[in-house]
Amino acid sequence: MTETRLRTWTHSAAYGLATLFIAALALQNLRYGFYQLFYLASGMAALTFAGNIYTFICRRHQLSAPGHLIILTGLNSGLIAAMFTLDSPGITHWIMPLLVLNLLILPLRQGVALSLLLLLPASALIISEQPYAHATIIIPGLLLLLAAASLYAWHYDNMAQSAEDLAITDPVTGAHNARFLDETLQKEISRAIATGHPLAVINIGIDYADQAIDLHGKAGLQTLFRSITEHLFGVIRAGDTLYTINDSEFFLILPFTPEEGVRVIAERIRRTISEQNWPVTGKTTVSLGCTSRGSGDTRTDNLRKRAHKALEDAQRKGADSVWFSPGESISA
Ligand SMILES: Nc1nc2c(ncn2[C@@H]2O[C@H](COP(=O)(O)OP(=O)(O)OP(=O)(O)O)[C@@H](O)[C@H]2O)c(=O)[nH]1
Repeated sequence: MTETRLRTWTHSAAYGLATLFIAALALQNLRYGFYQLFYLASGMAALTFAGNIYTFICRRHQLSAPGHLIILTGLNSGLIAAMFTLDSPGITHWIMPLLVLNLLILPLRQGVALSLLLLLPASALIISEQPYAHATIIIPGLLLLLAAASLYAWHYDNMAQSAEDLAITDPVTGAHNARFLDETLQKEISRAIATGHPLAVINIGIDYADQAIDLHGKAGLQTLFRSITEHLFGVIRAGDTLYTINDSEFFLILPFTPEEGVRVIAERIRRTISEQNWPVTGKTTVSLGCTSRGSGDTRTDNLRKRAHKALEDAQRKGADSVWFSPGESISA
């Protein structure tokens, strides 16, 4: 189930249950002749019902649906106004479902802020109107409920974030994976076309990777792969992005980098790697295939294929070398 679909289900269920609960409260109050509470509950049930319809209309955009904040602000302010104007101490119990609704539906910060805005005046009212023993039970109880629900929402947000990170991260190296490469490269190509800025890419391969596996095993190569990834993160500048592919290759996207620039950074990477002592293998070298976007390059395939071909050319020249393949230009 996607994140958006899960949220749509959660929002519909929360609004649906709240509507049923508040409508039952309204009927109960009508039955016993508490007309003011009946009107309040009917208004609130109408708002939660509107929330359900809004969830259905915006079902594809639940991650950023600003209407929920308006609906819940209406519900919370309605309840605050009622607490101060109606002479009905039991109304403070309505706070609990509203706190849960705030945190289930709104993003964490908005949910906590709105709940605190509801709790502060409610606590003042409870302290001033209810016996001390009641107040000391109700207020900590409400705060506990808010803390528990916030903790749950925070935990859920973190889990969703980690699932998102896992989907785009290589588990061995911690760099981005090949799946995310195409997505980012296409965005960078579109940006370069729109702004006219240069864009370069580098495909890097560890030399003699197959022989390293034969000698040190797959685990040995993975250790080396991880160490070189860390080194590359230290060499590239902010805005550049690093990807690990095929167990022994790297890919770098270098926005705003002209041909002379890509040659400088590629040479720096080659030199710094060949000069260091690496875990498992000791001395290691890499070969680099570089290219920059020409006016004819509008798709990721062109750049990826050309960078890969440049890497093969570099490897054919011998290990520890750089090959640059210029971008194709289409004259207007
Ligand atoms: N994308 C990218 N380009 C780099 C990087 N390092 C060097 N370059 C390119 O190489 C050019 C020359 O870099 P340097 O030799 O470090 O000289 P510099 O004047 O200190 O470079 P900057 O002040 O970063 O422009 C830069 O203008 C960039 O185009 C890097 O880490 N990432």
